[in-house]
Amino acid sequence: QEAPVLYDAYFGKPISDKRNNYLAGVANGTRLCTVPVQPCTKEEGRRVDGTCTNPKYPSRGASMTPLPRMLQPQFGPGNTLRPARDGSELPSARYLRTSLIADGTFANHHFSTLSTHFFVTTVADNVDLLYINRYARVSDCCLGNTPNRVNPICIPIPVPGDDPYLRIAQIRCLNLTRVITYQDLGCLPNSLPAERYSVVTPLLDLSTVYGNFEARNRMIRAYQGGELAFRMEGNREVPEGNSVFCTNNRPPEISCYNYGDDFQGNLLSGIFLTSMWFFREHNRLARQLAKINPCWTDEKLFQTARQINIAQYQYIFYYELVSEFLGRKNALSEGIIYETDGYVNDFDHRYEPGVFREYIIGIRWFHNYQPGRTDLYRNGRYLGNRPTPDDELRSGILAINNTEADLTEGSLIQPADKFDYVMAPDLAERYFGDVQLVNDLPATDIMRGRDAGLPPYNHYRKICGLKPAKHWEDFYDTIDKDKVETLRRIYDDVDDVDLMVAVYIERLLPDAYVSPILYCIMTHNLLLWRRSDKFFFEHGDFPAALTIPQLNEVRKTSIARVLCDSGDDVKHIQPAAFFRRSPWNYPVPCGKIPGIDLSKWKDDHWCPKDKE
Ligand code: HEM
Repeated sequence: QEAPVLYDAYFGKPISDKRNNYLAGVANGTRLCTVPVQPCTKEEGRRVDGTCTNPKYPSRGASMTPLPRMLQPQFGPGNTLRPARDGSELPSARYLRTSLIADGTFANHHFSTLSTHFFVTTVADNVDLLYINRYARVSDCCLGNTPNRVNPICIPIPVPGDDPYLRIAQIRCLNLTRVITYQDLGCLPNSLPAERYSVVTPLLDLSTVYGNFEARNRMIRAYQGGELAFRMEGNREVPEGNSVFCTNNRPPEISCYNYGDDFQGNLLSGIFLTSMWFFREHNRLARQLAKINPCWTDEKLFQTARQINIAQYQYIFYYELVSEFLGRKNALSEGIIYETDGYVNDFDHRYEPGVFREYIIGIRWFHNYQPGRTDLYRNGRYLGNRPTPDDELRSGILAINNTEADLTEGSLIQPADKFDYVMAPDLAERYFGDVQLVNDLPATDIMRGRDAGLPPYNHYRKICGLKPAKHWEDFYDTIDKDKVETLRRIYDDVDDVDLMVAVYIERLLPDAYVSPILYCIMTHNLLLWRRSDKFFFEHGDFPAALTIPQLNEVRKTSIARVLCDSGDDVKHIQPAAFFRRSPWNYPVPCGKIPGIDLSKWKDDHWCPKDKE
């Protein structure tokens, strides 16, 4: 193997002598601030570490890639939070939240909870949430019930004295710390804008299952039959179970699964369920391929099973989920999805792989449709529910009392929460469960926009084809009058309004399930992913691409098929499983759900064992 070239993690260029000298003065500077890239080759497929996703920018797409931005950041002096136009502090995010978004639960008429499980798994696949460890258990940001203004990593949320819930407990401060930046690790000086550091590949590449680094990937492979290492837990095929991250497991829960990314993979029940399904899918695909191609090596089986698995995951995300959120017709006209039985060669080497900072903040809006309780069902009978935040970092529950199967059936029957201005109380008041007395997820979402230095809503209106507002009434085109009145009372200036506040309160588009500003942000990001990723499943212009017959097999599958094949004890399912059961979407036996015919991968030529 050729020696890797060291790229600067932040700047994305081969490291210069000057920069090398700078990093020599930083503790672990080379390890933390550079990305080693093996030279890209024409023949290869997608790498686990995300390098060469776009050979023009070989380090982009790797772990530690900075998140691109739709607009330049705006911070206060020294990368502090953006002040209001008059220089004062922006209004309390808790006050904004309780004034604009209520606590409660209404059922979504369309989507099932399965859709929330899948969606949140794509988040864990794209960015790390390691920064929550800065405040989830211990922090000094609210010592003495008072916001700490001295510690620069603290961004506590002040709670007004007349808060509708917290006045009774007299809580005046919500814990929160800033995300981890290149500056924190010493990779960048504070004179440059604070940029977030994430160790997860910012791609749709199932990194929760396969990992973000080759070394980690090697640890979780079986090196036999192309499989990922597995064991049987009762009759369930699962990864090894000795990861250390399940700090919320309670006896007798002992398993904590060795997913490729075992922090992200064990984070929430939606994530550890979905990761489990795609983990099993990998091994099922590898076994089927081995039957069809008995002479294939472990490596060939592994890489092909992984390629098919990621292809079906991307297909399901684009064609079954986000195109429904954006409206199918819209998604088609934007070039997010296509009606074709050919390739869609929209790879464009000018786009750098990554995930927009605005996307990863903006889609926090979907917290709104996340139920705060997760239902368990067995054979159509409701068994009860589990508070969703209590299952964070707690995948040990899956092995106990048939819980994986019961949660899986529950996800098909339970409605997601309605898209509205009402937030499930478990997320609105206690998102770390019993680990902290109180937290407010939409308030945190608003603060994360400020933490990221996102410019105000008005600036995004401009790039998203809406007129920037000069007067409060100018917001009426996207926000109801009563909510604009509330904004007017809380903010001093139309240019102070936070993007994330607008994402939460804009009206939904008539032909989509998202608001205009979120539609614009999601569209930008979904196009970026397609165009910057040479290996996107619909691309045909590289040697390792799927063939046209193979691609059209991938287009036959669905989340329903994945659950039938790799869910725990799924025998009947509604064909559009991200949607609730209904007369048009009635459960059918799994045998009736179409899937991928792997015979299209039969290979009469490639047989190295024969050659040996
Ligand atoms: C539809 C399902 C969900 C979606 C789309 C979603 C989306 C997101 C996104 C995009 C982030 C930001 C990630 C980052 O910047 O690193 C985030 C953070 C977070 N989410 Fe969710 N989420 C979902 C479900 C949940 C659930 C069930 C919980 C459980 C309480 C939860 C709790 C959190 C927490 C605690 C954070 C970090 C808060 C912080 O910034 O400090 N999310 N979520």
